[in-house]
Amino acid sequence: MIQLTHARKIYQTSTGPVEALSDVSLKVERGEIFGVIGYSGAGKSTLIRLINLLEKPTSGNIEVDGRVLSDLSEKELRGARKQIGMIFQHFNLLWSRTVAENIAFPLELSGLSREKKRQRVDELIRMVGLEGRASSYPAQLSGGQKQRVGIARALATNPKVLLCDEATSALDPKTTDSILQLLKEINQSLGITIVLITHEMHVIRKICSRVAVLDHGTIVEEGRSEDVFANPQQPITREFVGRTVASAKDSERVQRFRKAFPDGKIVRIRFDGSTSQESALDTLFHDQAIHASIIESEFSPTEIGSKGTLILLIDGSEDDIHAALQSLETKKVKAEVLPS
Ligand SMILES: Nc1ncnc2c1ncn2[C@@H]1O[C@H](COP(=O)(O)OP(=O)(O)OP(=O)(O)O)[C@@H](O)[C@H]1O
Repeated sequence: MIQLTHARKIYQTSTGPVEALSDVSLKVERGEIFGVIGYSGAGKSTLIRLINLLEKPTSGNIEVDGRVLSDLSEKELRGARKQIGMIFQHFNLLWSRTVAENIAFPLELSGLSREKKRQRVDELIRMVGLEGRASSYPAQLSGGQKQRVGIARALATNPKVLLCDEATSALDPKTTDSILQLLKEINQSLGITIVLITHEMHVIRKICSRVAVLDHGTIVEEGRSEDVFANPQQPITREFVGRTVASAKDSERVQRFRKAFPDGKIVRIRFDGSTSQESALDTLFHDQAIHASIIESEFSPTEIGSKGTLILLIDGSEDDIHAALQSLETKKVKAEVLPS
């Protein structure tokens, strides 16, 4: 469905050439969900811009749905782009338009009758689970609902490919899962090919059948997601996999705490060795408006002081807890409320 052959992209800038992609060859099969993972600056957005035909490679070939990009005229390119839908990290919705108007936007030049457009929008609203929200404005929606509008809009013209550019990076873990689930359902029901770029391995693991790891403009590892996850070959891939395992363990722990302490906020405080624990904890434990107790602590000595984490259960009103955590910040102590 999508094939890149020795694709290279060099941007000319005032400070000299920047090689965003060095030599990328990759093949995405029709109907699969393919993930590209990489750190910021690895070249992910450039890769996406080559696939959606917004950018031409400096050398090499891009083929989408049997058409070689360099063979197409400008007019043919515009037509080919319609076969590709795209969703973004920050949704890119029109804020002054309703949900239905946002979804109808790509249909404006389609030549469909008003009635046919309305039917199509209704169908898309049902498909993404936004029944009853057609007249809402984006500002009235949660992040997950905004991304659902983005997905419906991207699918409006029946594209063959859906490109997802860090589509869940602005969402909390629960909402991320529900959006990934929706993408999976859409992939299965419509047979649409999905290419997803992300810096989060759990996103890949959740829905991608295959993954490519991009580093400094080169694909350093590629394979079935489960194989790459189970047996990462490159140090950078191990880093991505390691972070996922750590965060899964983290969330299991939080769930355990939550079960044992259903009331109050669970707060993690990190000490980097350079700040005084006594002074920070004094602030919390002598704050009359809240009640703090220690659930777990883990410290190790360093050259400059003791470094580690403290998990606390804090009872009190939302405002009082917020004020207490703010006063910690003035002491340069990092505190975060763990998700419930
Ligand atoms: N239009 C441009 N002009 C000049 N340099 C660019 C341009 N777009 C990207 N680059 C450079 O190319 C390299 C790859 O950037 P790209 O945005 O593709 O990476 P990325 O993996 O998507 O990172 P991020 O997630 O931060 O956007 C970076 O060094 C970037 O500064």
